[in-house]
Amino acid sequence: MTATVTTTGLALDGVTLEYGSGDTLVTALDEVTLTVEPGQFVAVVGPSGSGKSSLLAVAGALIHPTRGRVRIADVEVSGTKARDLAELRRTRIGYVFQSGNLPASLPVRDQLLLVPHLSGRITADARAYADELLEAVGLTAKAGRRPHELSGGERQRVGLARALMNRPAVLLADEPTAALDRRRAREIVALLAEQSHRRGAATVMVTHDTELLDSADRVVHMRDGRLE
Ligand SMILES: Nc1ncnc2c1ncn2[C@@H]1O[C@H](COP(=O)(O)OP(=O)(O)OP(=O)(O)O)[C@@H](O)[C@H]1O
Repeated sequence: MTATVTTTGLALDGVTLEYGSGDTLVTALDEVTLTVEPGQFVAVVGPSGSGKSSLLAVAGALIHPTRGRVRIADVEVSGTKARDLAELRRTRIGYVFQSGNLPASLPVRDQLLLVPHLSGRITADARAYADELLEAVGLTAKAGRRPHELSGGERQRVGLARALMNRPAVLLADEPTAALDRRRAREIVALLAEQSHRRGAATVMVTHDTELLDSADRVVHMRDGRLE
């Protein structure tokens, strides 16, 4: 399989996101401009309510901004139809959740194979790639275990490997260390950085934890919907 070469990972240009209107208007994102190159790992840090989840929702093509432009792997999101956006999310974006979000009944290897399964077919290439990713996150020996037989850190590793299965151009991580102690949190962030570099994904991790930023190529601060 040949990887798609893109010049842009993720580009937000003057992005404003408003919820509600009139007296209830909330400006969750205020003229945000951010470019993340393929393979770059950017940490966005900010307090609760500063707009981090909103940023990820826009960057993941889940919400259209009120104003501004979003480009994901050279696709201009604003002009794209809902069906094509769903395809874009499925094929070009990886998402790491706060606490793994793993279906309880599936063994680790099948958690990864769910990704090609949902795209229609589990090919030999997909099986080989699942094994490569399990090796990369150190879980080869635990490929047959179910989520409840894993530690919190191991579950997050599965979540990361699963997010990489579609060879995403853009990898988004929403407080991926929320459920972990400090040492495990550092390990996951270091692994996220390493995998972003190695696989060429433009990665954004949002966190409120300022002690987890050593591995980031770039740190941007968010306050009241603005990047500082
Ligand atoms: N669906 C919504 N409707 C109205 N306001 C919203 C909605 N979602 C978020 N907001 C508001 O937008 C602002 C940014 O919220 P957001 O969830 O993006 O912040 P956050 O930095 O991710 O916070 P946290 O760390 O607590 O998750 C907040 O003032 C929030 O109350």
